Amino acid sequence: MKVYKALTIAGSDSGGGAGIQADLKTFQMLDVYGMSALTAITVQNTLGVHGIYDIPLEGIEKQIEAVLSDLGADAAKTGMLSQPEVIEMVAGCVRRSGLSQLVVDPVMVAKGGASLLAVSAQQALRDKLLPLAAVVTPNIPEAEVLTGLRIETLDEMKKAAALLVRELGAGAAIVKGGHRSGDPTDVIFDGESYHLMEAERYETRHTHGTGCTFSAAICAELAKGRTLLEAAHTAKQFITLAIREELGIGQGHGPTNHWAYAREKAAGRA
Ligand SMILES: Nc1ncnc2c1ncn2[C@@H]1O[C@H](COP(=O)(O)OP(=O)(O)O)[C@@H](O)[C@H]1O
Ligand SMILES: Cc1ncc(COP(=O)(O)O)c(N)n1
Repeated sequence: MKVYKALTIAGSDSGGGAGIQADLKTFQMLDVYGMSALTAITVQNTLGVHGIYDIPLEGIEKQIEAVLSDLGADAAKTGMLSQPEVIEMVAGCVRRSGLSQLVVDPVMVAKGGASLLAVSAQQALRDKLLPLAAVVTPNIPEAEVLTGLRIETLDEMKKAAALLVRELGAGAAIVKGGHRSGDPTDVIFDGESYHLMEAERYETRHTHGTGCTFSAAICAELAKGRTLLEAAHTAKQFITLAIREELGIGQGHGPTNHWAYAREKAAGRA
């Protein structure tokens, strides 16, 4: 049996709903072997981020090199990168390793409002990492920062997705609609055409880690050799079920249910 491998370069969420923990759970549930390079330790639970401890740059780089030089990765994703020098170093590692299946989730702010990326790092993200991305997956506020556009309508989401590809150099872009009112439709631009991914909106406060989980699912599917559109559609199903089957734990914004997709699939419903 071939073992597919995915690497996440992201921050730790002690609460287990977002960051590295969400990524590894998602990889596992999609039958992909998960590996991680930790960029920062957040002191976090469903009530918010209570502290951030950045990992020294050298320590992050050594984790990436240790994983890639021995195990190798079929795909990788980035999440919380925290500082501009981390972005530059990660871009260098990706270029040197020739890794082509890179999912960039441009994490900037946690749902509770804590900043997970220095403002001084936004430029590095745009200039250094986006051109290396097979796909970038911003939510609407992140897409606004990266493109400088104001985004409210589906048409504006399409414009932003096209700009991320045509002007900023990403291979493809998925602008996520979770932050709009109404149905959480996501817009994909793959360099040639637009695709809409529609789903029902569930009224719940348990959406902690939705972006991390969604991008990790794309990464896992790309690692298995799926096309971008196939990977995106599986990821959309994965996150929609994870939100629908909420666990209801924690006093604040709780995690999603990383088991839901596999259970529905085993029952022949996904
Ligand atoms: N309440 C919800 N019901 C159903 N899908 C949602 C809901 N909120 C977000 N999503 C979906 O979850 C995924 C992550 O989106 P979003 O929450 O916008 O990302 P982020 O966590 O980066 O802010 C997207 O596919 C989005 O459409
Ligand atoms: C370590 C870490 N990374 C990322 C997020 C963003 O979470 P979300 O997916 O809800 O935007 C987070 N809260 N913590």
